[in-house]
Amino acid sequence: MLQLRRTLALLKGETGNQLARTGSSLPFLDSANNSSGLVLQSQSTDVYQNLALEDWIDAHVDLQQRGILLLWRNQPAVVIGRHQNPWSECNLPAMRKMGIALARRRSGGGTVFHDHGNLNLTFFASKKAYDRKRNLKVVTEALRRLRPNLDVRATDRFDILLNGHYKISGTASRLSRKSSYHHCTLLHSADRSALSTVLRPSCPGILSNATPSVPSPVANLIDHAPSLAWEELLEALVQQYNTEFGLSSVFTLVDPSSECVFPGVGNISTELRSWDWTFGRTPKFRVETLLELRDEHLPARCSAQLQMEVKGGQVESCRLDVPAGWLPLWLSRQLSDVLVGERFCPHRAAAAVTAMLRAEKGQFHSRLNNLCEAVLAMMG
Ligand SMILES: Nc1ncnc2c1ncn2[C@@H]1O[C@H](COP(=O)(O)OC(=O)CCCC[C@@H]2CCSS2)[C@@H](O)[C@H]1O
Repeated sequence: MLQLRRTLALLKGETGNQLARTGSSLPFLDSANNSSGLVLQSQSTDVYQNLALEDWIDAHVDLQQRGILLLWRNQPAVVIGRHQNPWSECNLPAMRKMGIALARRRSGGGTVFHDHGNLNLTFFASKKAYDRKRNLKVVTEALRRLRPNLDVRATDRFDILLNGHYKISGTASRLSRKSSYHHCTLLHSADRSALSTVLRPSCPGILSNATPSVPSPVANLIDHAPSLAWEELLEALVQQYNTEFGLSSVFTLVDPSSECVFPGVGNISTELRSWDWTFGRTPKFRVETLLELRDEHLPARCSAQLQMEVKGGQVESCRLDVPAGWLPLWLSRQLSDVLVGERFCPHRAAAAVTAMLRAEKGQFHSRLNNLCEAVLAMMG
């Protein structure tokens, strides 16, 4: 209870005296005083809860006189930018198999992989005080102080590179009318093999105006500083944040699923978790690809041309050009018609074509089945 009251008070920026009146005594300063600061560490490793917490703070905390640094880690997840296409950015079948979550964040930019070996830092500030260079300086200076031999530098696109070549941190940000947040990753000991498995397209032939990611060779800090422990890293980052901004921040653990501290945060994470947000918000796209057709009785290879338009995650139009000798035109048209209006999602599309497949009992059943399988596999 005391912890709850303490967190609420910190977020509201109450003064030390006010806190004293509530029975708690904390070594923190008034929010009106420019030396007040707050460092929060999330107790959750759920990517949707943590992204929801970011949104909640951005929307509800007065950031005009204060900065907040939020530190968080996630269970394995792929996080795409607001204007990205998940089917072209990540390997959805592999992610399903590996139990890796997909999340769309509200900030722009490219796709990154998170796991327990990746730290996320969110710098909240007023729009006026928004300064990504300075925030990244906190990270590079902390690393230099910990390991003076590490060659870590921020680039013009706000990545942090190790030895001038390996990316250890990527940046994205969101500016609102009065507030801002800049968040970045920091690769300490992430699973690089999982990272490269999942950051590949699911679906060939996607054409769209969605933001493409900028792939780079990546490295983990522990590959170059094997003894660098988490606690040491976190402590150095907090210390450097205070030094850079002249603060003496209070450090507090927060639970982003707490409705008492963050009223309404559950609704935000429910929205972030939904299909409509993660997939449905994908900018309109086209798919133009060849589908290989199989028939065990026909040795010659054959292919169909697929053209599809997807808007809001739903198939808006579909055209399948299948050689007439392989499948009658009316059957491929029927398949296209069934897919229109469905989600661009193999499970939903599979359910939609089942009835049609059941009805087709004739000689073309097996070929229609193969065509359906090829279309579903293309959806990732
Ligand atoms: N965790 C992590 N850290 C650094 N670089 C990564 C990571 N995962 C993948 N990558 C590399 O970056 C590119 C994409 O680079 P690109 O520049 O396109 O995108 C980014 O960097 C976005 C960073 C978003 C940070 C947010 C902070 C909290 S929620 S997510 C990818 O193809 C990989 O090569």
